[in-house]
Amino acid sequence: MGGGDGGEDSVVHFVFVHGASHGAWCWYKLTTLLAAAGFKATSVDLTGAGINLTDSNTVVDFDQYNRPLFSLLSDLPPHHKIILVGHSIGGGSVTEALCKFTDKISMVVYLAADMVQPGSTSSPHDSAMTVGEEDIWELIYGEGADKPPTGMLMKEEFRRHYYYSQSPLEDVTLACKLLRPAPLRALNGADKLAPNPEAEKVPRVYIKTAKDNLFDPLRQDRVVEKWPPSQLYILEESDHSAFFSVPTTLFAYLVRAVSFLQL
Ligand SMILES: CC[C@H]1c2cc3[nH]c4c(c3C)C(=O)[C@H](C(=O)OC)c4c3nc(cc4[nH]c(cc(n2)[C@@H]1C)c(C(C)=O)c4C)[C@@H](C)[C@@H]3CCC(=O)O
Repeated sequence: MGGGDGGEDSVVHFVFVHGASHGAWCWYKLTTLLAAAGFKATSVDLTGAGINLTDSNTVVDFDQYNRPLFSLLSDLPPHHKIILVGHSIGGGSVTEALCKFTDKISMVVYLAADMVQPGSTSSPHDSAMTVGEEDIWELIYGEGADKPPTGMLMKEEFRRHYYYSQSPLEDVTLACKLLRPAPLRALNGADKLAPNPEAEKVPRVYIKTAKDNLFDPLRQDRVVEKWPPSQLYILEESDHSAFFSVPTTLFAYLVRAVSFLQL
């Protein structure tokens, strides 16, 4: 199913979108596994993330934040469709891309992610953050202390517990060097989409992370109940960052999910 012999267009192509503060880098295990199995796998840095050169404190709207993903999708050759995978708040970017580039996407996958139906609003009880009020976040005031905060970054001492409790220590060490502040103002624009019946026709997969200390599995259940996906998988041993904690199981689930597509 991976590497086709019918030319570039027949290859199953995964595109990965990171969550807050992360970058294309966090998908290194998955993109390696998929490429070795003959799939095409691309991961993108949203504006102000990873090695994107923009200062995240200057990113003010959600479209600006998502622009690198939109560019990638609009540059795809005609008839080339991708499987779009989003992690955590990156699910909001995936839904936005799904609505804008519906004909470029054959499946969307939400990994421990924000998955809100276009046209509905996320209630704080269902999918928005619960840990937001705790003192685990450092706020960044990029426009001065007298102005509203522009960025948000989890304090280093909480990262192992909330992001990476089941992940290898060397990945935690590397991630701590690479995380960047999340653009608060841009993320406020997530999930503000008009109803979109065409986008709803695209098969949707949810992958739940059962040992997640950040996005509580019960809250993930409510996200799934509110907008039921066509396939649901559960990563029993995963923390919030399945790409580090259970990459091979995640890889297997992705391959199984796409096997149901008529390509
Ligand atoms: C509270 C400010 C801003 C926001 C920031 C933010 N959201 C997440 C992080 C940060 C800094 C994370 O680190 C985490 C993540 O992406 O990990 C990789 C975040 C999540 N956000 C979720 C849902 C969610 N967040 C917001 C809004 C915001 N996030 C603020 C604007 C919404 C909306 C649209 O209101 C939603 C649906 C989860 C998927 C994860 C986990 C966080 C949690 O469960 O507490």
